[in-house]
Amino acid sequence: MKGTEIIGNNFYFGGCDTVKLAKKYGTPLYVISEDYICERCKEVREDFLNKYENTRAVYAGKAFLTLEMCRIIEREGLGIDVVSGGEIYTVIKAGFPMEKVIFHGNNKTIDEIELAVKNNVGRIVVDNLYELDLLNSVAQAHGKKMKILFRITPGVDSHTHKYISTGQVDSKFGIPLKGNIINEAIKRAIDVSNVELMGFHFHVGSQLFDNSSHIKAVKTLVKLMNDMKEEVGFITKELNTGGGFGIYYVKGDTPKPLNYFTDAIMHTIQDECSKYGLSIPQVIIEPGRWIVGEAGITLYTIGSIKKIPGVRVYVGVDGGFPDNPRSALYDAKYEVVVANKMDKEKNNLVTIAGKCCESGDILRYDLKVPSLDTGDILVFKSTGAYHYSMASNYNKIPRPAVIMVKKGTDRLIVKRETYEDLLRNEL
Ligand SMILES: Cc1ncc(COP(=O)(O)O)c(C=O)c1O
Ligand SMILES: N[C@@H](CCCC[NH3+])C(=O)O
Repeated sequence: MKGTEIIGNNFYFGGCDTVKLAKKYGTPLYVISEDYICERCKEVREDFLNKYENTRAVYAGKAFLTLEMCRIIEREGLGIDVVSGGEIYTVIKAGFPMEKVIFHGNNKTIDEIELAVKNNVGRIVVDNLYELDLLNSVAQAHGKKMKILFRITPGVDSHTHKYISTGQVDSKFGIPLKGNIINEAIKRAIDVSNVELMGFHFHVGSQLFDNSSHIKAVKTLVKLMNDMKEEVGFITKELNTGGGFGIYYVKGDTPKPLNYFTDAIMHTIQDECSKYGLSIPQVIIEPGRWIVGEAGITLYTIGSIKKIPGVRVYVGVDGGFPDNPRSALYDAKYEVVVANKMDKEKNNLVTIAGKCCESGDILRYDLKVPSLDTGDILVFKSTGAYHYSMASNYNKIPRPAVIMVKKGTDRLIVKRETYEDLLRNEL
């Protein structure tokens, strides 16, 4: 993993000794490397934005969104995609340029739409006809004309976990291609006065190592662009191809450089557009996990060590399901090391248990480790995406702090929740 080293017995991340970080900030602790995020953004600029004309990249905020993350993404020159009123509020509070914000969601509420309209969100990705009417009336009430894309369900199965596959025919996301729904939607968008249809969006799924789903979806979408030009006279100006680029979690994962996906997307768009005689639209990508996933680790302290003779050794840590629901939800796997025993041989087999009152709260089965002691610090790698953002207060457990490391320096970006925080809305 990039940005990691071993000095003495200890595991370093982003130039910082993780054992010292655990002592300074307490555990569980989310540690995010700014250097790593910036490197990824640079790759986006060099291998996509600067390589191809008329392109845009937006970071999918659902992966990890804090005020500081918004500020970093702004400095790096990317936009942000948001999926809720809370995410819109976060980008507003961070002072993020709203024209670079894209708003998604399969059931946006009227309040969320109002927030987006009032704050001039750059693009709204309209998921269905109900939303089109709602948005148009809200925009009308505020005297605005909102730029929109239609989210299309491309009918493509992606090779990933069922819960994070989104582009298949049977999906809650987007407008299906079956029937004439999209023709109707386009006609209606052209007819009404307070939206301006710019083009289409699709997202096939997440944590993908193979570009074939993107290629298939692009072919489907360019055909749609051609059909809609012929059938309703609509010229597509923008095509948003979503995110989904996979990262490394454990052995066997085969992540690809960004351009494995983006070159394939761009070449397919160029070829298909020239086949139909269409001009090439602006192309947008929305990577989330790929930007921040490997930029993060989580630190835990070991408490109880329970040996069930002939069965298993359970090692209890001070976090679990509330800070990492992915293990239970998707059976997600992680590489784990003992931060203060990097030099020791791994001769023991243990299972890492979270502290929730839930048998399924197991963070890692059958991990090879050195001999463990209470107080040892465990490092779970690749936890930058969909950990802090999916964290909960189950069992009234406060959410961990988040710190940012950069070239050997560390700073707090989200305070650890307190017990008082847990009760702040209770009457
Ligand atoms: C519309 C949309 N864009 C972007 C993403 C980001 O996905 P990922 O984090 O896999 O890049 C998602 C999530 O799957 C999404 O639904
Ligand atoms: N939460 C999922 C990713 C969802 C992607 C958003 N559509 C995960 O942790 O893998």
